[in-house]
Amino acid sequence: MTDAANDDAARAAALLREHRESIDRLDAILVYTLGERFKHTQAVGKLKAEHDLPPSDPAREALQIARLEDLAKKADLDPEFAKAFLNFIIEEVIRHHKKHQE
Ligand SMILES: C=C(O[C@@H]1C=C(C(=O)O)C=C[C@H]1O)C(=O)O
Repeated sequence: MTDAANDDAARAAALLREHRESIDRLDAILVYTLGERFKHTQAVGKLKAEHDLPPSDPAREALQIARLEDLAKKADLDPEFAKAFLNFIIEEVIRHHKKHQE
């Protein structure tokens, strides 16, 4: 390899490492954020079970989806992806809420 090609490869490796450090940091934020979100939804599930409320609330979900789609557009994230991601989380929350009621 020439010196120029070596320099180029070293620059690419450094950039890759920097991006991966950012990705790891953001993944940790996502996991801690989700953990915190689930603490609140578990508390909501307990309240719903104690007060005989239904596990899911489609009206609230519709508002959340609309809000998230709007936020996603502003954040340069695919709104369809944001919607699918929130629906995936909500599905898991509702599964937990149903368990509270068993
Ligand atoms: C957490 C709740 O329960 C369910 C889960 C939701 C969520 O994860 O955001 C939203 C609405 C409900 O279907 C709630 O009613 O607020």
